[in-house]
Amino acid sequence: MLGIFGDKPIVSSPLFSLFTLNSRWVQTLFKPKDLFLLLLSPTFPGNVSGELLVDIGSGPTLHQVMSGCEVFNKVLLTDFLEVNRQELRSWLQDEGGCSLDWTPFLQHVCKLEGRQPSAWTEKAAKLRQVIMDIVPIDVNHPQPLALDVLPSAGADCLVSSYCLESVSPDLAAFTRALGHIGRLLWPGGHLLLIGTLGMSYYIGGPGLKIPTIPVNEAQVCASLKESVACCFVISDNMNKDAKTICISCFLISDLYCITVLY
Ligand SMILES: C[S@@+](CC[C@H](N)C(=O)[O-])C[C@H]1O[C@@H](n2cnc3c(N)ncnc32)[C@H](O)[C@@H]1O
Repeated sequence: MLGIFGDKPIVSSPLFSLFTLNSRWVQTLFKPKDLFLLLLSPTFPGNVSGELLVDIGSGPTLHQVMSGCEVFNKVLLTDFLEVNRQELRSWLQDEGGCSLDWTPFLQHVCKLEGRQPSAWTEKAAKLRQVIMDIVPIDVNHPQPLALDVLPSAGADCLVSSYCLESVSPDLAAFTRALGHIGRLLWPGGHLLLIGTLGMSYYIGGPGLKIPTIPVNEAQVCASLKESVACCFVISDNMNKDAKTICISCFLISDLYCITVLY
């Protein structure tokens, strides 16, 4: 049916149907970041969509919102470091001051969405159109964003990519950070997390070791349960009960990709 799945007519029902698929099959088809992008892609049946998407700990990077920009009216980018926010502003202003070339990434995401790679210019324009702001954040603070940044109802969806493990000194801080960012969502909103499992550092560039806390699957699930203080199920089914967090979790090699319905 959709270009993103090649000619395999596999997914015809809601978002979480994909989670019933054998993880080895998923592993062979998708790299973790592709999977993460797919969940927000406009061509994904039952995808997550809405008014406001907030990216937690954007860094200087944009890949994590390249599919979400098609299905959310507004995208808010956030980072702790001004140098990263400045890099994002440079891309947004499109005046040649950006040090990273996002063209291959935009082309790749177009292909994932079943579009021609040449559609990347439209995607870049769309992304520039929907990014509403680039603001400071501190997930270690109980109120991670300045008070007036979000509408009072909160965000429809948060994405966070490789952030929480690398900014939390220990598991307790990781759990607290999850609680802090969870409060930015309205009840029923979605949290899409991708991160590393069992790793104490990764290489962020030549000679750059980024330390991370080596969480495992059970710890991530326990932290989610504790941080939002209500029951949760690991489930293949979309559960719309606001008191139940529905977690679907892919473990792909040493990475996890989790969606949580608050
Ligand atoms: C490993 S990078 C991930 C960047 C990007 N999300 C990605 O997927 O490539 C982690 C980011 O978290 C940011 N960060 C550091 N301390 C933070 C904090 N207390 N709150 C939020 N973000 C923080 C860093 O500046 C960095 O950009």
